[in-house]
Amino acid sequence: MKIVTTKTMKEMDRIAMEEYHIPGVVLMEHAAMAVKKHVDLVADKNKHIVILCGPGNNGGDGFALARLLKQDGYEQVMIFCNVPFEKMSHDEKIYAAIAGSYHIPIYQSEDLKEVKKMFASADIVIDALFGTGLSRNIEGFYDQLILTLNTMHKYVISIDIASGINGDSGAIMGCGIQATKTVSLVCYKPGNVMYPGSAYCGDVVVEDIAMPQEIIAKSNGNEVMDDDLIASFLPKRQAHSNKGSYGKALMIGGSMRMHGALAMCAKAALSSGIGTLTIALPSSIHAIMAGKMEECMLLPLSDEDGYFSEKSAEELKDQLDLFDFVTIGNGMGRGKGANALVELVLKSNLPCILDGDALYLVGKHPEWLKRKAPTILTPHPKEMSYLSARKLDDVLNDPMEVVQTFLKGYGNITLIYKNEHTIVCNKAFSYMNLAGNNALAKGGSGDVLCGMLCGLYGQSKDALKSACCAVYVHARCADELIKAKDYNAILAKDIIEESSHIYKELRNRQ
Ligand SMILES: NC(=O)C1=CN([C@@H]2O[C@H](COP(=O)(O)OP(=O)(O)OC[C@H]3O[C@@H](n4cnc5c(N)ncnc54)[C@H](O)[C@@H]3O)[C@@H](O)[C@H]2O)[C@@H](O)CC1
Ligand SMILES: Nc1ncnc2c1ncn2[C@@H]1O[C@H](COP(=O)(O)OP(=O)(O)O)[C@@H](O)[C@H]1O
Ligand SMILES: [K+]
Repeated sequence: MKIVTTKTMKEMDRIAMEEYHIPGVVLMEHAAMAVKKHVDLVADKNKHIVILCGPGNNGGDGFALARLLKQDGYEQVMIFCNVPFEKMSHDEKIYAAIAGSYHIPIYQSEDLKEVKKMFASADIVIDALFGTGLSRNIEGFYDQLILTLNTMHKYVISIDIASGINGDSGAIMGCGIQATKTVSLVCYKPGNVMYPGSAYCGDVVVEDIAMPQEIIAKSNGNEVMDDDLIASFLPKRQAHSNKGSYGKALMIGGSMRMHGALAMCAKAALSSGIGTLTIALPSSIHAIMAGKMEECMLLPLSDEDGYFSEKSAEELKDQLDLFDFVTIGNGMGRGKGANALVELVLKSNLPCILDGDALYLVGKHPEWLKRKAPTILTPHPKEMSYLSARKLDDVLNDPMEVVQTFLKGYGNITLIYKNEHTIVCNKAFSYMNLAGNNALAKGGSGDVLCGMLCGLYGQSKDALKSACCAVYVHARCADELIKAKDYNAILAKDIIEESSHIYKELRNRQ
């Protein structure tokens, strides 16, 4: 399953119509059939269904749905449409004419009291006002209509995307319909899975509209992570192997204030299959970590006030060659010592995973990222803002644009943009994770993710696949944990424990 931008979706529609000679009304008919399935799930034939139709093909889907419902014996179907016939899209006109022939009532009004009455009588409201063609903020009567509907807490099914939501960014364009469910056509659109749009779209289901599979396969878009995809990415463990087969990792991080971040990262790496793990840490936390960690080696470096001192990079320099790759950043702080270590690591030829404070530090020296070795960055929105030197609002409003523009400037970078729906991408491929929940919105869960990534990268040495596996398994753990525990009570360490079950489940699919 893919997530495609509205531009790509329009291009797919064009190819279907012009190159595959599928008339637009055929696609529209299938769109209506797909939505009807979801009406059938919740409505009896005597329920009162109000379909709001706008000026474009989204409205056309609404008119087509009205015919199908009527045809199937739904007794109380009505359309609300304030668009004059001559201003409708070409295919919408066809279905509007058909709806007229079926004597489906088409109601038109700009009187809010009347509209409120109409909504009050509805059991289900279908939102076919705007789809991927929304091009400007919603104002005037549509704004009033939407706000009125939202106050009435009706069961609302949006077609393609909740009207008012920007299909590409999820931003609210003036106002947005609060849908119970959204039937997204052919693919997900970024706007129906990304906040705040996701909160308006309700439960999102993707339905086929007889779009040729070839067109979908060739389209540009984020692949959505699922069990089968991630099982195929999960590194295999061979009978004839030894610890050297699964990666020699150097993990650099920690400070007197934040040794927990490092410990969780290390534990997650160990539980995610790393061959050997050596932790470079400020000497002041050596004893603490030695008490916590048994399966890894410790490499204390010189310390100043509980943080790495500037000398620590010099001490580590000659030892870097002993390792296959480095993970750096967790709990290390942003001082001069940490800065020197990030510089040392990025100027080496080793593959490198950067997390936490290392992302902040490299944001001040983006030239360090111009390197050939694989580099995996794991920013949350604020860290993405440091890295890209863009405003936090820009990142939040259109992360895909910010991330892709950022990647263009560098070579071998894989980026994990962490958020409610995390994106994993490099210049050529892009994946989105829709699993997970707000139990992960707690200090420490990012450290666990970084550790999982370390363990998986060590095994496969494939940046993109290991990043996808780490993100997905991490999120699936949270989804599994909330079945038995409350969101409040799930701790980062629980994710590490749960990961064993999720790895096993995915491995059984291999
Ligand atoms: N052949 C196709 O292109 C298909 C399209 N489909 C449906 O068509 C939708 C896309 O259709 P369209 O491209 O016609 O776009 P929309 O139906 O989303 O609306 C476009 C129309 O809305 C107007 N508009 C945009 N923003 C507005 C605003 N803020 N206030 C008032 N008017 C505004 C535009 O001027 C244009 O007339 C999809 O979301 C999907 O539901 C499906 O029927 C499948 C096939
Ligand atoms: N509301 C949420 N829903 C799903 N996942 C979330 C949510 N909030 C945070 N996460 C996930 O939790 C992790 C938090 O990482 P980060 O912010 O780096 O935490 P930390 O500072 O503890 O390391 C990321 O993987 C992120 O995708
Ligand atoms: K809609």
